[in-house]
Amino acid sequence: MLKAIIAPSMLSSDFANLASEAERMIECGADWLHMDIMDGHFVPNLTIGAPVIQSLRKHTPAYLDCHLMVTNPMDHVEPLAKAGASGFTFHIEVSKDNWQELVHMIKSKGMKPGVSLKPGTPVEEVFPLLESENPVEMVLVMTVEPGFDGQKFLPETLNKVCVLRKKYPSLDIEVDGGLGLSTIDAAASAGANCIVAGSSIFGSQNPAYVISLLSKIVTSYFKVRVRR
Ligand SMILES: O=C(CO)[C@H](O)[C@H](O)COP(=O)(O)O
Ligand SMILES: [Fe+2]
Repeated sequence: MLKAIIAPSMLSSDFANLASEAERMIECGADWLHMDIMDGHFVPNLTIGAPVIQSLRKHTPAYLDCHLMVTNPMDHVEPLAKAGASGFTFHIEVSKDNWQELVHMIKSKGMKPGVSLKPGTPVEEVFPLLESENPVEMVLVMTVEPGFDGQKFLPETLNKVCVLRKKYPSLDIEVDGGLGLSTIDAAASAGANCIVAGSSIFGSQNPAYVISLLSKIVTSYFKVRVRR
């Protein structure tokens, strides 16, 4: 059964008060906390890593949805598992040769494995990872170029969501970048059920309202698709 998941991106939070920001988001109804891990190499921005996840884990039992925008995801599996990460989503662009080993390691450490695609990466590149004997459990379709929050949503990326939803009706499909009340209909109707949103939630005077509306809209499209 598909579930609507709303995951505020903590990249848009006040990093100096990460624990209280995380608590605030959970109180506002967030399902997951999305943690953007950037190495300054795969993307031109540098954020956090396992030490910060470890510190945050001491303050919250929440699902920590880690999005690895790094050149060497393998190096982060063990440290992030020890730190208390819940989901580990790597990018296919840097994992073409070792995704099988990566997925195996991520699962063996008790994390949920996901694969992400940049806007220019064809969706077919993740089919083998979904059809393998040891498949990934989520696909994260980037709806902006990875690296920064607050960017403009790229609607053409939703073709990939449509293709994935048609082929894999019960797959967790996450979208990330430029999602908010003005773009959620497009993403949800294409078939996304996990919604990452940074600036639209943290920039709102009423984040609980935004989270609950995003969730309601995603759920409403589950019913539309069943009727089609
Ligand atoms: O992965 C990301 C950027 O690479 C972030 O998760 C994303 O940009 C969220 O921020 P916003 O909703 O403001 O676009
Ligand atoms: Fe992200």
